[in-house]
Amino acid sequence: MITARALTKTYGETTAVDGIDFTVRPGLVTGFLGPNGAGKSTTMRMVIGLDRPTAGEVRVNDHRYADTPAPLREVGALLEARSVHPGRSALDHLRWLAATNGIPRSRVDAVLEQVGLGAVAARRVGKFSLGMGQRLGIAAALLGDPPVIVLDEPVNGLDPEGIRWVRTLARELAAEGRTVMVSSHLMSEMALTADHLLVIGRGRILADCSMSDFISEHAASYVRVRSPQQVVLAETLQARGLAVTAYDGELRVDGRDAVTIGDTAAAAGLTLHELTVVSSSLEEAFMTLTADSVDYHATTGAAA
Ligand SMILES: Nc1ncnc2c1ncn2[C@@H]1O[C@H](COP(=O)(O)OP(=O)(O)OP(=O)(O)O)[C@@H](O)[C@H]1O
Repeated sequence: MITARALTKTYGETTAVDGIDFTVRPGLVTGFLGPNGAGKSTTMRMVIGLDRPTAGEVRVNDHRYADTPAPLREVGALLEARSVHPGRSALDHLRWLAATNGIPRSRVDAVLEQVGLGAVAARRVGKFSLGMGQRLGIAAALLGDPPVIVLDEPVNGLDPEGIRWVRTLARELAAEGRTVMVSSHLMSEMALTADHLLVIGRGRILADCSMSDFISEHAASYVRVRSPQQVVLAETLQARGLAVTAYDGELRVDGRDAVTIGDTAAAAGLTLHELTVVSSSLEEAFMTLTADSVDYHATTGAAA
């Protein structure tokens, strides 16, 4: 389990992480979601001891990373997949990591196969594509068979097959009882991968809840109804106990019960021109939640 208490990191005037508390539990994939510059990488770097907190602390399985004798066996991490010497082969890179952490060499072959790099193990890493580099980074994270795994934007640069592979891998690792923390700036990706959600914006936690709670709270649905007898229809639906709001030329009825609406209109002899269930997207909910914490907004010509 990963626990952060009042975790803070400042760089000069910039507060990258602003006194956050969270717990990442075993057996689940926890999605760490936030727009660019929100503080995801900084937080993850502190989890694995690459950055020291300015205040507060973060512990992995109740100890600080710096106090761990064989860290790769404790927590595996993918951060900056490109931080590998380009002249080294994938095999040599992993062998060197294994040797310095007391990990048997047999694990090197096992993880190369697991990430699908077995056939290119002897090739220089400098020749790797972005996706192959990501796979090598994930292999390094898995090398020590750690109970805790931290992956920073693991699907960056991967093709659709690779994205699906990472998603499945994260879920399998969690199903084995491991603690899995995965960052992303894409809500749609998290919705498919994560059981639990931590949303961060400008260094602060904006949401800490199960994925299903986030979906039921934010992915609101309504039924759009158009009728030439809009006023009468609204009164008839309200009389049935439905929550109805009139918008420009249409009615919006809370929920997704198009059947009741259609039947009610038919029973009252009212004509419908449209009856559509509309679900707002999770991406929209995420953007609304983090709207105030986005550093860089693009402006369209019209907006400018
Ligand atoms: N080494 C550093 N020196 C100065 N400022 C930094 C440093 N690292 C991060 N920051 C700043 O801290 C803030 C958080 O950055 P961080 O990289 O943690 O965000 P992120 O959520 O990972 O973003 P992205 O999705 O763009 O990677 C940003 O404002 C960033 O400019």
